[in-house]
Amino acid sequence: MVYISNAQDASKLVAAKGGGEADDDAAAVVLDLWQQPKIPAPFVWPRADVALPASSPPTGELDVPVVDLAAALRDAAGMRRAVAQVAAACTSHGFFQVSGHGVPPSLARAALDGAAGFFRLPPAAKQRARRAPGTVTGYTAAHADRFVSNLPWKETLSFGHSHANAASNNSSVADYFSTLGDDFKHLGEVYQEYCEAMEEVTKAIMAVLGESLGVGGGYYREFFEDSSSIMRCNYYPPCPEPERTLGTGPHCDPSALTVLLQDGDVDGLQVLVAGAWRPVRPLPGAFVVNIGDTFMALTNGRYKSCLHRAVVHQEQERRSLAFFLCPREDRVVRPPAGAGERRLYPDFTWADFMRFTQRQYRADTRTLDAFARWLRPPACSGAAPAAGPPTTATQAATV
Ligand SMILES: C=C1C[C@]23C[C@H]1CC[C@H]2[C@]1(C)CCC[C@@](C)(C(=O)O)[C@H]1[C@@H]3C(=O)O
Ligand SMILES: O=C(O)CCC(=O)C(=O)O
Ligand SMILES: [Fe+2]
Repeated sequence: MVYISNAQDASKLVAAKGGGEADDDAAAVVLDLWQQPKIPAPFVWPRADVALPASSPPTGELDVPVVDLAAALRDAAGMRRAVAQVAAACTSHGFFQVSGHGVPPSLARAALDGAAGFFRLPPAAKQRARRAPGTVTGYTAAHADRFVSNLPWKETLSFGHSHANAASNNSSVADYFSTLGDDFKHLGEVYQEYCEAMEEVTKAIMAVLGESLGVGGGYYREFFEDSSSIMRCNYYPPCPEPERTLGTGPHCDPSALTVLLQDGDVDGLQVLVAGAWRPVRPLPGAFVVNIGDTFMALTNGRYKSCLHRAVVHQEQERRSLAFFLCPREDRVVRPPAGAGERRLYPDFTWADFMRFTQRQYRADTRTLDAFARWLRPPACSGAAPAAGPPTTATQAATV
């Protein structure tokens, strides 16, 4: 997979549209391509990614446990039940749902409506938030500013939320939206409040995870106390040929923990379990939570960062809000002593891992292993040391 490092490569998308003037705005090209009755070649994914594995029996929705966070923090019995639920989930498919999270339904609704309003804006307005190359921040349509094939059928808006200690008057999200102009000010207020609520939810989840791993409720809460998280709004438009493309391709989240809010009852999230893609039905009022690569490394592989994807629909649009909890950028990701003699992953910082996914490697089903090889190239038997970071056969470094 070759990254396209600037809009000039959007001309490859124009080729898919059948010629015409190269447009230096990949997003505008994508939004135009999406009006066609058949999906253009760059959006067609390999059958292996899209089709249900033929061998998998029809297994239906994944039954993920619903963890009551309020009960877990209220009494020992509630914590015991939560610990048992997350331990079972995180040592298998890595997914569970949380209730008793304390997020007002009105705030969740406002955040979803805010995303709906943003993605309905005219292309020129959305382009004011265009993603800065090499970063995760900003608006993209199908990541057409980065990739030229296996394009996801989605638009995204991503921004950071640095959770300095509680004493500081953190306004990182509101500040970001204020740079986009006065008409985005309200969005900034909604997402500043939403991200702060997400931080509180992740603190409660980290307390349960710490207890379940035997390091105590405070261990991970302290580790993530000054987190540098990412908020991502996903918009999946209706698609004329949903069976040939994907909204988000098969991947594990490189971050530590994901708290996902699905909009209404439009399903889309699927988790790979025992060779079958299992839908996770949106539970009204609950958030879907999954372990990411960074937390899997923190537990030396004991808790699993699992493969998941998002499918799209012919008639229905879908939105989801993903809050990716990430450690402070310079904090070293290393499992606690006693987490297993043989280390599965080298020490790393989130800053390095994040840069790897934004500049070197498209996050997919093997990101953490590719990153570990990039950090520690396998010793070559007498061959000259590899010049620069190795890349996988299917990916080339950013040009
Ligand atoms: C660190 C990150 C990179 C991605 C956003 C966060 C966590 C999830 C990653 C992603 C969604 C995994 C699938 C591929 C990806 C390119 C996407 O479809 O958006 C990934 C995100 C990204 O690199 O922007
Ligand atoms: O939209 C979804 O349901 C999943 C999105 C996702 O996995 C992601 O953005 O990392
Ligand atoms: Fe994900």
